[in-house]
Amino acid sequence: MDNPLIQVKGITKVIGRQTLVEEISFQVPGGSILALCGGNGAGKSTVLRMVAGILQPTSGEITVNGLKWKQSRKRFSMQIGYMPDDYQFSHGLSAEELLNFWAALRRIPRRKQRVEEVLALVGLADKRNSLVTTFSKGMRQRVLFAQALLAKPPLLIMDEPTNGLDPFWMNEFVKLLQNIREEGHTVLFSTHQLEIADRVADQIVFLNQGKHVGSGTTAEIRAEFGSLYAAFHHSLGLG
Ligand SMILES: Nc1ncnc2c1ncn2[C@@H]1O[C@H](COP(=O)(O)OP(=O)(O)OP(=O)(O)O)[C@@H](O)[C@H]1O
Repeated sequence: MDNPLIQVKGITKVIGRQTLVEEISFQVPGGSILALCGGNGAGKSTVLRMVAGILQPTSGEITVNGLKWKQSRKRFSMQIGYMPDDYQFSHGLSAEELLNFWAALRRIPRRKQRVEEVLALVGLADKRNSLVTTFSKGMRQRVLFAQALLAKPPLLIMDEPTNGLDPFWMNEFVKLLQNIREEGHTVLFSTHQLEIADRVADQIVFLNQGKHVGSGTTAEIRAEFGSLYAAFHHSLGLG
């Protein structure tokens, strides 16, 4: 693959005596979507945090847009919009205030206008003045999605982005990702919902207990196994 936007080479994370993930490698071409799939505790969040530069690998190497975190932290971080799966909204702020706050921290140009745009993109324009602490899980996910989009980063990293979304918003999310890809952005996301990966990803990496247990393009996987479900079962040694 020529000049992939993300290059992950043999990353391992050890904390104490526990190996969280071991020797994970993959590449993501610019303008495409890769889904990390696996069950609870598979190591998805750990891999995403390492690619986002939040956590450093014990060994192995990560390059994003030709940059390594250690060599250029600021420029590396500017390549990435990160949507966490565990954000605690404790501020007494409205959706608009919170997004304005994040936009100010990141020195987003034409801040007010960009906040308007992302609120509309995630369907929260009419809830802009409501406190985020009163939002449902799915609405909170959409606020987090909006903040990841604020700076229009080349790379979006999203941890379980569809958790809590109802079928309508699941569908909207798929469309949003497709639009984002069309605009040339690259997306790396984790999910345990194979249906979402199947609908939107170009490439899949299956993780289980911290290990890479299978991967391919969605087309290759469908051709070989019939479905993502069959491939996932196969990767777990179940059939
Ligand atoms: N800071 C930490 N210290 C020790 N162990 C950790 C730490 N963070 C994660 N783990 C462990 O690493 C393993 C992988 O966790 P991770 O959160 O990456 O999995 P995941 O695939 O995202 O799971 P889920 O779908 O449940 O969110 C789990 O066994 C978890 O308990």
